[in-house]
Amino acid sequence: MSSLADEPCEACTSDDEPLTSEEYESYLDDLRTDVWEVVDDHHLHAHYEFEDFRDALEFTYEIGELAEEEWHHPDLALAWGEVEVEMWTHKIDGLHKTDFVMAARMDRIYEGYDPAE
Ligand SMILES: C[C@H](O)[C@H](O)[C@H]1CNC2=NC(N)=NC(=O)C2=N1
Repeated sequence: MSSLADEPCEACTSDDEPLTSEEYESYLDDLRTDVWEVVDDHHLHAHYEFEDFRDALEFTYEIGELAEEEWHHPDLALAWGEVEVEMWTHKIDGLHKTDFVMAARMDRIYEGYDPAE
């Protein structure tokens, strides 16, 4: 589905500047609009829904494994039938392309859990 999910996660350095809304706007085209929003031009927020707690737990674990593989980590909140995600690049205290790549990868993983599918 999303070409962004096929892109590599770029290593970011503290010299990188956070993306402006003009710079990140096009990346949103590759993310689920029913899931993701940008908050204060600073971070991405997602609300994923699941059949039950176990699906939410297993999704959370998969996201954790992805984060370890890419060495880029979201904040995760797990509840019955729900997972909240906050994704930004701490090193630059803002948004980097890698945050959008990670979000697209999460959407791809979610395809296997989406109760609406
Ligand atoms: C030491 C530092 O935490 C590491 O370089 C990585 C780990 N995972 C990370 N994850 C996120 N979201 N932002 C970072 O800046 C980041 N840095």
